[in-house]
Amino acid sequence: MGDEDWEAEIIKPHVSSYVPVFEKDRYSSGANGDTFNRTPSSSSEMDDGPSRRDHFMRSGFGSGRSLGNRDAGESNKRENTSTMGGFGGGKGFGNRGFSNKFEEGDSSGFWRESNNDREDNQTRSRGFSKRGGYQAGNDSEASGPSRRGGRGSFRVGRGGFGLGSPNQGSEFDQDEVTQRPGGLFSSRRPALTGTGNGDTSQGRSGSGSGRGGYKGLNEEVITGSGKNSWKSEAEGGESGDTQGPKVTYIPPPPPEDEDSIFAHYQTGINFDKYDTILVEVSGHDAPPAILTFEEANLCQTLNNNIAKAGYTKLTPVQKYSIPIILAGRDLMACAQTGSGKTAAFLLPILAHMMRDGITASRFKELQEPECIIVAPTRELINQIYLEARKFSFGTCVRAVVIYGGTQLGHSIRQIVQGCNVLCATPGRLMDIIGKEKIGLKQIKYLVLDEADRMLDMGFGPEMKKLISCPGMPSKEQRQTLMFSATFPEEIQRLAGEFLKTNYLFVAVGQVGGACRDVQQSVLQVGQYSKREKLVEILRNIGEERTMVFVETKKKADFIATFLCQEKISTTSIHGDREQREREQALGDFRCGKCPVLVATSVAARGLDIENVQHVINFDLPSTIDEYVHRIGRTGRCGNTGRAISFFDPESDNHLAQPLVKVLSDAQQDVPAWLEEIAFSTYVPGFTGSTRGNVFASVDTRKGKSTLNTAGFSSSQAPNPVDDESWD
Ligand SMILES: Nc1ncnc2c1ncn2[C@@H]1O[C@H](COP(=O)(O)OP(=O)(O)OP(=O)(O)O)[C@@H](O)[C@H]1O
Repeated sequence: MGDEDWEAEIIKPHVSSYVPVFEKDRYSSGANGDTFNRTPSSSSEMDDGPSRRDHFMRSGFGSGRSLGNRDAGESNKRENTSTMGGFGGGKGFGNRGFSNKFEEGDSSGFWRESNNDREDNQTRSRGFSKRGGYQAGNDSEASGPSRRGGRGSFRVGRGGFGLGSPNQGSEFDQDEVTQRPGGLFSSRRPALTGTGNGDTSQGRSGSGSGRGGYKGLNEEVITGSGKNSWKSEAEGGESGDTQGPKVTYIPPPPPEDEDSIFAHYQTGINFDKYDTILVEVSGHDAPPAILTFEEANLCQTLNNNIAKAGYTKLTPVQKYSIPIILAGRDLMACAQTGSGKTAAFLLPILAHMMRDGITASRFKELQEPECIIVAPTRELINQIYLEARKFSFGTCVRAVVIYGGTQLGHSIRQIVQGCNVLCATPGRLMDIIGKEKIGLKQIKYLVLDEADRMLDMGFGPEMKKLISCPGMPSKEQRQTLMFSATFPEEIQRLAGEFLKTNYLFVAVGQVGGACRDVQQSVLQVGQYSKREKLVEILRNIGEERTMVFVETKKKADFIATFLCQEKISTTSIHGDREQREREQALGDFRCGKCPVLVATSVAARGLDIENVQHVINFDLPSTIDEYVHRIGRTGRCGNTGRAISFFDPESDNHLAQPLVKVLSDAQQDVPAWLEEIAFSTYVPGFTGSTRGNVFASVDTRKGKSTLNTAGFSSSQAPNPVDDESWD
């Protein structure tokens, strides 16, 4: 990376991917070797000395108190300049005047950077409520969570935040796309080169939305040719021969020791209650469900792995799906979040592979996997890969994961070593296919996890490309499996293109229904009171792991920064963060180093993190399906969890009706005010019943075309593209 690029980076400050830190001496030694500016502080403007100062600077987080004032920004620049050619820490300095904002000495300064300026003024004038519990000052609340006083107060110095280079945002996407050169993103920025483990930080490509990514509200989305346009790496992306920085991040290899491979968390007290959930199977000649793992008649190695994984009992989706897949049938399965869908498809696929004597062919330039699994986010596909690796442990079946935001060469190296089960995000998959590293002729299993997302307007086109790629066996020749907790009926119809006509449909509980192990509360909180309320809740929560969902990437940074300033150890994950940062953030959250994770919808689906006790919807998502996925990050596998959602009548009324439905179907208290709003915003098609079956909880082939969640499924959302979408 030449000096010119550094210069450009410094001269053109951009919104930081945030991240202050409060832990002393904790920097830049992340798993991958961080690459930030470690210039020692000669003067201690900050009480905590250089390390803390460094963190603040790295994040472009110029606290008025700490860095003082406008000069802080200036000094950042100076210091940054002086370190040019060294580590890449300077990149975040002077982020769009954060320091200037903070010079005003209140936490709200940065907030004015957002599009919600007004909120700040009101929040400040009110100050924090000192009351315990969650109830808002003048906010009405029907079913607030129980109050747990006494555990509040500050949580100082718990090493917050998710590390990484806070300043470099990756191209936003959940899937692919970072740093796609070529004409796609007009505001590409140069990459920061670090040392560390030889990793090179990715440059920031403006805030451009690449293909397959989420795009948040109010975000500077720059696309080359319209919303749905994207260009794959194969078409001149990171690995192509067009200009632009390459993505060089190589994720650290997962631990190889058996204990780590089989590490798992305990099923919860409600695991046995899964047995009472109604299951509906539709389609012809469905094989009977099995009741035990033994009945599945899997090979000994698989059984050993299942035991080592701590699985003793099948979940309902596994009871029904495993025999269906073993029988070679196509399947669309819909089951509540956290109920074991991953194993439901992995185990029978691996069983077949074992039966067929599949062994990984090593070191072939063109690998021909038997199975491809696609999922919409990098973190999720990585998680699925780890599950595949776990269950195939000790077998000759080799699973490989490839996803965007990482070095393409690394993906290729993983593949050429042998690949039977390829776990991939769609963009990277298409690139690798384009590079002829993967042949599709041997594909016997195609799995779409979070299938409704994989088929909606974001990824649908790529999935269609995938199934029409040269060599891809026709749907008659392969087995196609789709899993999700939500399945809007239009998406079900689209899915028909991928599935054999005689596919089976398994619905565990209500399609699109929330997990009953999550205690849901909805609080009426106006946008100006949200931060205050959030802090109040988090102080009451104490150390318990909490995911806070917001609607935009910028807001994720703002809120995370704000919480850190409030001495609540927080990290963030969203698509403007580099992949390395995303993984580090998730790691810090998983291990409890940062018990609060502020996230956009990039983290809404599939992530299985132990001990997430709370989900807070700081902003409600635009669709009820997304709500169901988000709150499903807690209350998993029979464990209980709590979800608190801030409902702003100014912006969330369209969700009132489906929310009432979801709450009542999960046997949660429905606030009277919410019912009133739902009633007053009645949309035709809603049954009016709060306990009846409004979901299209059926196989659409049955013709029962009832509304899905009162007409607000993901693809029917009032404004789906405003959501963090997938284009
Ligand atoms: N039969 C089982 N016994 C014990 N634990 C299980 C069993 N099946 C799955 N699990 C564990 O339950 C957790 C949730 O499983 P998984 O992530 O597959 O859920 P999911 O249904 O895919 O959720 P989501 O809809 O959020 O993607 C995982 O930690 C998994 O290892």
